[in-house]
Amino acid sequence: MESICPIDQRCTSQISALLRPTSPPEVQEYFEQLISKRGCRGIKVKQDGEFGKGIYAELDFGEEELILKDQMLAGAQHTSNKIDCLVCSHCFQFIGSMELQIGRKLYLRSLGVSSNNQCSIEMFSHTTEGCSDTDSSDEEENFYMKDHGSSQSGASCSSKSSPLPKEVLESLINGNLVLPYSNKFPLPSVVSCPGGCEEAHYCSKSCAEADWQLFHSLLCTGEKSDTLSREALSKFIQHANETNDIFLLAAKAISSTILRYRKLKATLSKEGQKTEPYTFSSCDVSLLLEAWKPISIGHKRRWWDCIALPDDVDDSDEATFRMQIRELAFTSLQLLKEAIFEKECEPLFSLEIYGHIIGMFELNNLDLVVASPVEDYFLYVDDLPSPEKEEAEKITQAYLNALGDDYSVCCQGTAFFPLQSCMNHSCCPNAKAFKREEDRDGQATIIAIRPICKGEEITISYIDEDLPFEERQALLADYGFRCRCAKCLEEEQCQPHSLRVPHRETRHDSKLEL
Ligand SMILES: C[S@@+](CC[C@H](N)C(=O)[O-])C[C@H]1O[C@@H](n2cnc3c(N)ncnc32)[C@H](O)[C@@H]1O
Repeated sequence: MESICPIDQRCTSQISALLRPTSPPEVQEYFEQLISKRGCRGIKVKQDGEFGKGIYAELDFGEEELILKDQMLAGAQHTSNKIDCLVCSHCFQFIGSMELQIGRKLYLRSLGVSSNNQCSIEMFSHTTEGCSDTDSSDEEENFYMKDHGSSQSGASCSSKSSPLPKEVLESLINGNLVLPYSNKFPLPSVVSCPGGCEEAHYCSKSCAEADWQLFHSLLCTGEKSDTLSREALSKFIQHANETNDIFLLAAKAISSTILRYRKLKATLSKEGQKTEPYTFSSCDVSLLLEAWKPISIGHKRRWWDCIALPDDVDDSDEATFRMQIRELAFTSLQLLKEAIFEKECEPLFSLEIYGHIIGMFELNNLDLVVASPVEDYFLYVDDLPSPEKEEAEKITQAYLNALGDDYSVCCQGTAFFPLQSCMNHSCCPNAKAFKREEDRDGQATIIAIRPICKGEEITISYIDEDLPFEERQALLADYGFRCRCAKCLEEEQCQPHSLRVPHRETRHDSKLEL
């Protein structure tokens, strides 16, 4: 395949340096630091397992014991889900108030706002003053499984719902109308984006600040943004919303690398280790490699090489399909480049690097799911004793009817977790990604589902492990591999000969050359 990106040709040596596998001691050091930063005890990343890296127990874990809480490197709420749930753009917990969550969703729906119409979605982003603390309910949430970054998942079209007058919805949004018992479900107040955009909202100043420092200062469409062109950035975001919101994550990965690079360079300049002034002209490859480290450890294959062939694409059209995916990525990259290009970090804007970043998300991401407090609220009302229940329902029933099937929609998105992404899959796992009562944000929580002994590998299932053998293999093909866990190896022997497949990575192994 001919290269369509001039930067790929201009920056060959820097690109090769960025894509060169990190040395095993460096990988080890990176994960040891991460494990200690996360405050985890009793786990270790090993690199020489049957399937490459894996996480192993260094202590015994009891059933139900917490093994790991991992923070995301980058995550995003699905575009379509933004109508349903107003969440912190950094930690993904619900914000505002019960009234705002319900009123906003019904109002946007009454306007016929589509999932791609972000301007309208954000009309109410700054209209609330809620209570101060998050709440937890006694519900446990099964957390996440595979995600493909689709912008279409979780659409919020309710099948049967009864609309409410606009004035009523406005009163809910403005806080003039208070629902019974909503004070039992306090949510953090909405904190506006420090850059003044209407797309990002936070649960606290610290989340707003952290997001600004990590990614958002370059990806903000507000007045105080550091982006080159807010107009170009809006076009990039619109393209991602209309095609695949995995591009929004890729933009975060690039933005965070640039911001880390700037920070490293500024620190070195301050310490006098670099005589050159802090200007952006030519690339300091060693600094760029350091800034790129979190991604260098996670990436493996280019997006257009590893994405699973959709069912409706014939095998004979595979090359064309992969070419189209690559062209789509190139279009997205050009829009992003217009918005945030930085000469000194030029290799990050090559198609080769963009493909590897998106491939990393495609192969490793988890669905990001945060349970809805709105669902908890309606369940709470339903569980009230008489006559309180009947009294409350005189008011709440109309909203429940208006919400219809959508009353319980949770926050849905996609995220990359650096430690969790080292966990291999097993169809007979010993751990599970599992939200507990207190886990009300977008972190990954891994719990033992049976006792795990010191030395054992910790595995999770990426899919529903109770499905039949061939269905499991078909689902795992989306992750780019055929399962070789003990259960699959055993079951494969019982398959009719025609269904056995030689052990190879999958049919997506065939690399298409640039
Ligand atoms: C999320 S990563 C897990 C970490 C990975 N082993 C590494 O070295 O980075 C998933 C990849 O690990 C390998 N893998 C995980 N579980 C496997 C299994 N049960 N059978 C075969 N390969 C597996 C596959 O290559 C898969 O694409």
